[in-house]
Amino acid sequence: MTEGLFPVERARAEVAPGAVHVPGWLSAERQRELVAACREWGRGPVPFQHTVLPGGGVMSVQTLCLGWRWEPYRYVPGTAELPAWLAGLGREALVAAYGEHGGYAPDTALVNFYDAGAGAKMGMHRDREERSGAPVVSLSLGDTCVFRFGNTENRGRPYTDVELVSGDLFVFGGPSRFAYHGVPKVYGGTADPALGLAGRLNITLRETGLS
Ligand SMILES: O=C(O)CCC(=O)C(=O)O
Ligand SMILES: [Fe+2]
Repeated sequence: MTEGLFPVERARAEVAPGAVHVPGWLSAERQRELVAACREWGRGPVPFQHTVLPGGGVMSVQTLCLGWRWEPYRYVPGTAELPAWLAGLGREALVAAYGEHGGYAPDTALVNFYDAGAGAKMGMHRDREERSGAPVVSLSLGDTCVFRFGNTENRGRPYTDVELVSGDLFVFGGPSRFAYHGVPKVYGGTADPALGLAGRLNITLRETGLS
């Protein structure tokens, strides 16, 4: 977001070792294609759902999975396929972030929908149900959010708050692969109306290491 007199610089940044933010990575056309794909996936066989946590809490985010299906706190075989083109986009993302993809073969995609009006957010957590140390590729669409990227020890400081805007790529791998992260805030109404999306979509690609 632009605040006050000084536009905030949106340059590529290594937020922590192995954690790379590439602003504006997806073209407007690719963003529209991804939004359309998310809509299609939402029509079935698995709809977007609020995940219920073992303690009874309900996540404010709505999620669907392609490939392996994440449920707290494990992966189970899913019913929706992860398209080859999306895995290919994941490899392209790693080339953009690291200069090479290292044979990246994501076998699950978590698609999260944040309804900003309903206050959807995500608490600090680690993506740690995967048995592979391969990077997580994160693509953002729609409303701008604050993405909090922390450390591998605890949910608190040190952390860095990054604004993820529609089209941004964020990759975390290497020493940052199992770092805590979360989405404390989504700025409702910030999506480009031309995208035709009210709210925020985030797609993360991962290798589960399962077979
Ligand atoms: O929405 C985001 O940017 C992050 C999502 C996330 O951390 C997750 O799905 O595990
Ligand atoms: Fe996560």
